[in-house]
Amino acid sequence: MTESAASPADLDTELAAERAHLAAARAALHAMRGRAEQMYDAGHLIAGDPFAAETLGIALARRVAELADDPRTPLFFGRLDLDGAAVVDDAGTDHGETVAGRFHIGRRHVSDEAGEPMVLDWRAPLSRAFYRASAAERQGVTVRRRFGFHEGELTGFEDERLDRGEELGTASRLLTEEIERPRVGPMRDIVATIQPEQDELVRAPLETSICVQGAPGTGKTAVGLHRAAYLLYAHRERLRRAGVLIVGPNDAFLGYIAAVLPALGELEVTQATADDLLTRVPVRGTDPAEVQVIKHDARMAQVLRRAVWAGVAPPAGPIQVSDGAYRWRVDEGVLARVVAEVRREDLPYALGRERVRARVVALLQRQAESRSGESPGEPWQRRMGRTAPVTAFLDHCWPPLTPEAVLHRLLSDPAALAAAADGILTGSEQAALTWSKPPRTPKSARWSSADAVLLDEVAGLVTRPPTLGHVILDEAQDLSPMQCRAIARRTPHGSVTVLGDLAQGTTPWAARTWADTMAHLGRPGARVVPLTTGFRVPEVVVALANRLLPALDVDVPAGVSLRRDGELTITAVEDLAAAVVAEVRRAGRQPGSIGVIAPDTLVAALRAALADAGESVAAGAADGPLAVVPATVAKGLEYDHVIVAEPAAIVAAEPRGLHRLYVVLTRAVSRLSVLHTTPLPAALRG
Ligand SMILES: Nc1ncnc2c1ncn2[C@@H]1O[C@H](COP(=O)(O)OP(=O)(O)OP(=O)(O)O)[C@@H](O)[C@H]1O
Repeated sequence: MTESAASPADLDTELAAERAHLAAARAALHAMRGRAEQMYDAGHLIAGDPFAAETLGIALARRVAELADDPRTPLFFGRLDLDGAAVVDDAGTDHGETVAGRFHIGRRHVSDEAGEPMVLDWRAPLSRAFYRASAAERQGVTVRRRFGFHEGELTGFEDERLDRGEELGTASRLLTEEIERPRVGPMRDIVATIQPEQDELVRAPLETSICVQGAPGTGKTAVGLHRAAYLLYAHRERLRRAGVLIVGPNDAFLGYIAAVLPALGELEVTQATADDLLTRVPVRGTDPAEVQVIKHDARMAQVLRRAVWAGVAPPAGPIQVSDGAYRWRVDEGVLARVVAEVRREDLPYALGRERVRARVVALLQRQAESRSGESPGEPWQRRMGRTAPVTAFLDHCWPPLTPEAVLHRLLSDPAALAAAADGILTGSEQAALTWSKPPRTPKSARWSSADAVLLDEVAGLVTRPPTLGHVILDEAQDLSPMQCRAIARRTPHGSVTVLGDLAQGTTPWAARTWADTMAHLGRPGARVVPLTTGFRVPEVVVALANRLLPALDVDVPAGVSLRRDGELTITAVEDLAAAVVAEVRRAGRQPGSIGVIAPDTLVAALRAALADAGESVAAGAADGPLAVVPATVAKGLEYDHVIVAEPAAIVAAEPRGLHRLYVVLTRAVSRLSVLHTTPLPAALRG
C-alpha cells in the first residue's frame, strides 16, 4: 500500500525499519510507564508531607494511566521528514527557529531513555505541519508519510513528496479507507486524518471563541473533541484547574463519544447535557410545550432580573445601635444613599446585601473611633453587622432571597409576575406561566426542566456561579437563549467552541441564526466558520437529504460528500415490521452497525418484532451492532446501515418534524433504506 516509486525490495526494507521503530517506541513507552509506576510506588517517600504525598500520588496515578498502551491502536500514524521547518507557536507565530530531521507523529509523546523523542504528540507545535503542509506551502516538509495499520500491526504506508510537488489531499487511500471503514461500537478519534480546515479549528487559540456551522457528518463532533484534547495539551495547568466541559444533546450521544478523549490520553473532561448542568433542584414536573417556549425565551432574563431587584426598597427610618455605654446612629438619608450607591454597583444580589452591611458597619465604626480614638477590631465589626437594628434594616431594604423563593412567587402570584413582566411578556403569556394550583412552598414545588433553567438564571443574579476554562457545545443549534445564558455565566473569562447545524435544529427554540446564539452566549460577533465536506454520508444519501433543505427555512451551505460509495433504497411496503425484519437480515450480511430509526411511537413494536424474529437488539442506541433508535434520540449518532421506518410519521410527530427527518436521513455511513407504508413527505418526493 504505498504510492512511492521505490522498488518492492526497498519498500520491504522501509517497512521493516518502520516496524522496528514501532517496536522500539512501544518498548520505550513501557519503560516510561515503568518509571512512572516506580515513582508512584515511592510517592510517599519522595513527598514532604501527607498532603503533598496525596497530591503527588494523584498526579503520578494520572501519569501512569496516561501512559497505558493500547495494543489495538498504533503508537504512531504518520511521519514527517523536515529539511528546516519553522517552529510556529500556538498563535501561529513564527519565532525564527527551524528544525530538521525525521519525526514520527502519534497519539502521545514517547521518548527514549535519553529523553530523545521517538514519537511526537500530534498536538505538539511541530506536528502542525503534518496536518497543514501542502505542496504549495510545504512548511519545511520534504516527505509526509501516513501509515496503514490493522489491529495495531503496521501494514503499509503512503508517501507524499511535497518537495517534488506531490500531494494527495483527499485522494489519499488511507483517508478513504478510514472514512469508509465499517463502523462498530462507539466513536473513534480521527487524529491520523484530521483535515486542514478541521485542524485550523482544533488548534485555534484558547482565547478565541468560534462557531462552526457544519453540514451533517462534516466532523463537528470530532473537531470539538480533538479541540478539547488540544487545548488541554497546550494549556494543561490552566485548564485542569479551570475545567473543560463538553455539552451534548442526550445521554445516548454522550455514551457514543465517551471513549474518544480517553483514547487520546485525556481523562478529565466533563461531558454533560445542558440539563445535567442545572442541578439546583430535582426535576419532577413538566410544562406544556407553549409554556416551555416562554420559559426558554431570552425575555425571561429581564423578567427575572426585575423580580430579583424588586425587593430592594428605601430605608424606613434611621438605625440606632447600642454598643456598651454608647449608642450609635445612622440617619435615614445616609442609609438611602448607601443603598442607592451599592445598587448602582450592579453586584450579584447577595454580594450587594453584604456590601450594604459592610458600609453601614463602617459608618458605625467611624463613630466609635471618633468617640474612643481607637479602631475596634474585626469581632466588633462582625457583632455590629449582626445586631438586630442592622439586620432589620437590611431585611427591609435588601431582603435575603433564594432563587426558589423568587421563582415560586413569580409563578404563583399574578400580581408579582405582572409587576416583573410588564411591557416584556403579554398578558396571555403571563397567564400561561402562572401555576393553576400553586404549591404552598418553594420546597413542595415540582420544578420542570425549564424551571431549572430559570432558577439557574436567578441564582446567577444572586451569586457568581463557579466558572469553567472552556466549554464545547455540540448540537448547539438546539440550545435555548436561556440555556446559552447559563453557559455564558459559567464562562465569563473562558472561551467557547460552538458546533452545530441550523438545519438540524429540532427544539422549539432552535437557533435561526448563529449571531443570536453567540450573542446569548456572551460572544456577539464571534467568527462563524462553515464546514461542508462530509465524511460520513455517501453522495446519494446527501442528495436525498438535501432535497429537504429548501423546506427547512435556514440559510446554510449544503453539504458535499467525500464518499462516492453508498447505497440508497426507498421502498413502499405493506407490513412495516416484517419489512424492517427482512431489511435488517439483508443488512446483516455486510459488516458494520445497523440502526433502525423509527418514529418514537413505533420503537417498542419494532423492537418486539425483531426480537421475535430472533435478532438481538442492543439496549442502548450506541451499543450496536443492531439498535432500534427513536427518531428523537438519533442526533449525532451514525450507523453503517440505517433503516428509516415511516418518514411521514417522523415528520408528523413534532412541529419541526422535517428537521428531525433531515437528522435521521443523515445518520447513514454506507447504506440507507427507507421503508414506508404511508406516502413519503412531499419534500422528499422532490
Ligand atoms: N478528518 C476525518 N478523517 C476521518 N474521519 C472523519 C474525519 N472527520 C470526520 N470523520 C468521521 O465522519 C463521521 C462524522 O463526523 P462527526 O460525527 O464529527 O460529524 P458531525 O458534523 O458532528 O455530524 P452531525 O452533525 O451529522 O452529527 C465520524 O465517523 C467521524 O469519525
